[in-house]
Amino acid sequence: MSAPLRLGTRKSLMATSQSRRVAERLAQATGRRSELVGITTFGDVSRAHLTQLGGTGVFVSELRNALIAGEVDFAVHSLKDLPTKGDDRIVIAAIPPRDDPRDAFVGRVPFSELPPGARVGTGSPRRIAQLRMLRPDLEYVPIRGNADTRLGKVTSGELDGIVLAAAGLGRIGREEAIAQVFEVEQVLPAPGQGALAVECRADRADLIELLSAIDDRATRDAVTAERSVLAALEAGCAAPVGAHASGDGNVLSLTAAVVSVDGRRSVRKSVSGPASAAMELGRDLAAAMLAEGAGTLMREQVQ
Ligand SMILES: NCc1[nH]cc(CCC(=O)O)c1CC(=O)O
Repeated sequence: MSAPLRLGTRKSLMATSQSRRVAERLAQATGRRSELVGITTFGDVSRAHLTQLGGTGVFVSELRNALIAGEVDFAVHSLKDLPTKGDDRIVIAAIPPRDDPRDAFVGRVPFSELPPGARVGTGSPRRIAQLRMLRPDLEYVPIRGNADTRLGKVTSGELDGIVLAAAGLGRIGREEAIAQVFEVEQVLPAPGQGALAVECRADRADLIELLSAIDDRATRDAVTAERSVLAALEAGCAAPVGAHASGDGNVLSLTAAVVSVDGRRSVRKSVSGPASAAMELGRDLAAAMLAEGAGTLMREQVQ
């Protein structure tokens, strides 16, 4: 029997539970076992507000360094945390089937029933902008920290609610805390939300072949289109950009939006096309959005 593969993961509960699930899926599909190797990333230790951390990929670079150094064989990331710019030495060898891509509200009452002035915590400009569009009468409070810390602010009464990814809540076993799930038409998720990326070194042909057993074509097409919008807008993970694609394997439907932080203006567009041209679909949609002023809206955000 061959030695277990070393799976690099962040150490949070969310990260280890999603990494464990990937390991199980891989074992089921190929018979190969993996052991988790916990790695601390800059995003986990920095006290700075996430949107102020320099650039994207704060959760990613240490895992990639461990891959390049040969300390781990493969790594699992939340796909939405991956910068759109890749690293030549690394490939996304698999994208497993996506979990729920939607955002969810945790509170004592549903988001739609909150009284005016209620305090809602989220650190994401994308969420704040879209939530303001739905409920301009609420107060949005920037927060960060892991999901447990955030959930604690609702339990303690410091906040009336918080907004998190439904997939993340599911992975930490806190799905029951959800008081309302936002349909993608209401709050467009972050590109890649709910999906995972399994990375390994580009020179490990053996592993690339093995990991392909847990790749899901439909998810890969959808997130390719979503991330292509983000790349073409030259936006990072902190930009108020939402994108969601879904399809039947042949035709892909993609919607993307850029929303001003005050929630008053947005550029939103949808398109359908062949799943085989996912990248071009996203790029062309972004070009159409830029032509309608999406760039100006994003720059206002940066200040
Ligand atoms: N930026 C942090 C992050 N990265 C991935 C998830 C959730 C799981 C996912 O979207 O796959 C979260 C937390 C959140 O947005 O609530």
